[in-house]
Amino acid sequence: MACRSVISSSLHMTNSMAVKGVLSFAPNPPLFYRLPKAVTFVSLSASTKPPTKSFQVAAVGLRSVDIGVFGGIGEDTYGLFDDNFFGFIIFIFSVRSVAGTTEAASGFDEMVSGTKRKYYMLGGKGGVGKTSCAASLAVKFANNGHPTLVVSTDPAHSLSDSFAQDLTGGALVPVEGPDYPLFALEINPEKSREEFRNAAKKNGGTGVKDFMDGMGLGMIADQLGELKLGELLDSPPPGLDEAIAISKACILCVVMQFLESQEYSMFTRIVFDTAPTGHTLRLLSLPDFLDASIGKILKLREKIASATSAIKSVFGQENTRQNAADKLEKLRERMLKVRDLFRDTDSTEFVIVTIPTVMAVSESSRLSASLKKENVPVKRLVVNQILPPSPSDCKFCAMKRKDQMRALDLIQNDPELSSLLMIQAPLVDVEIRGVPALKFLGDIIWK
Ligand SMILES: Nc1ncnc2c1ncn2[C@@H]1O[C@H](COP(=O)(O)OP(=O)(O)OP(=O)(O)O)[C@@H](O)[C@H]1O
Repeated sequence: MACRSVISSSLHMTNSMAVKGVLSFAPNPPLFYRLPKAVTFVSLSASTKPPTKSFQVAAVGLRSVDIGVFGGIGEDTYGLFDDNFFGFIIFIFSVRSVAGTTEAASGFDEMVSGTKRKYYMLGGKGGVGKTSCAASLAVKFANNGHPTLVVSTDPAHSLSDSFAQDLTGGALVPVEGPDYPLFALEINPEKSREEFRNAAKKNGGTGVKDFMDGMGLGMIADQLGELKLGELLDSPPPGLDEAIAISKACILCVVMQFLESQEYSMFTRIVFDTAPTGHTLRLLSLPDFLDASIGKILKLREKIASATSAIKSVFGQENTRQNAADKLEKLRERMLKVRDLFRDTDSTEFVIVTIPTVMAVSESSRLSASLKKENVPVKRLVVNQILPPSPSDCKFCAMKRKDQMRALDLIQNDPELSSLLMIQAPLVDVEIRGVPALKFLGDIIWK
């Protein structure tokens, strides 16, 4: 059939296009067409003449398969042909979206190459498969010779469930199963906060409030009204936002340890299973926010210190204030290091995970825009849970597939997402739990 070669050569030429061709054949025997490896048809439509009939067939995530779209589907599914049919059929193939080969799409070779440490943060909307993708990537790195650490920064941790091992406790825990060392760490915000409090206690305080008190600022809120200090200041006193931010910084303090501590120096790949979008964005913007807040606190302290001696006496010892100021300065420096790490294209990448629904795609688009704004490098988009091809969809699956195609189409046309490498991951029919299942999923996704 002349059309076959037209389709075949065109499919290799571009990632998104429409192919039209004319086939003339009798439906018996049905025509089968072998698709090039890893070609993904998002939509394929055909019409017949005479009489003019049209139908749409779709197969998402096809890989090196024979598809009996013409004779088979026409006959069985759409009733276009019958035994007495003869004549010409004009097929118009409209290939709206064709993914490149999976190998090229995921670019795992690039992810795995080199022994310099790299950080991968996987994030997206709740429930799309962030943990499964992060854990499967970590297993894949470990099986490829990288001592790997997988870290959960999601307060609702599910790494333990995903690996089917107890990884709780907020410390490094070895994961059993992979060929090379794989460790997991579920950052426990409560425990981190406790450690932070203890650290503050050692220096004579009893928590974040005392940390602020140490700065001579803890009483400000209480005293402001009385002393009318507000009139002396052109910026508002540090309040709840800063206190909360500093306590949240505990998570960032753990990240800082990756940079500084010997305990973590062995790891050449660190994979983060992040919290759903909102949390993660706040976390990523925290270094800048803290930089500004700490700057504000220090500036404020200077102003207060040089106000009046009567006011100075309200705020206690100069030494304590200086100590706290030094600590804040140190914290600020470390935060800035973390910020630089988040933005370093050579060592860090944020992988967005989504599913093919309009809602998830819209959120991913916003996430991508926000990450861009924060200058966090993003290259890859995993579209998880795509229905695998099936020769005969039930009504529910057909509807679902149509929705998924619409969402995939949206990705192709989204200004924030279309430039990312799209990695399509099928919905698999086994529960992704435990190292063997994660290896199975990882071998499909990270090629
Ligand atoms: N490709 C897939 N095929 C089949 N099941 C999957 C796939 N990806 C994820 N799942 C399943 O979907 C569920 C949610 O996955 P997962 O916990 O990885 O999502 P999450 O985005 O990390 O969720 P949360 O936001 O709640 O942390 C799990 O039961 C997981 O096994």
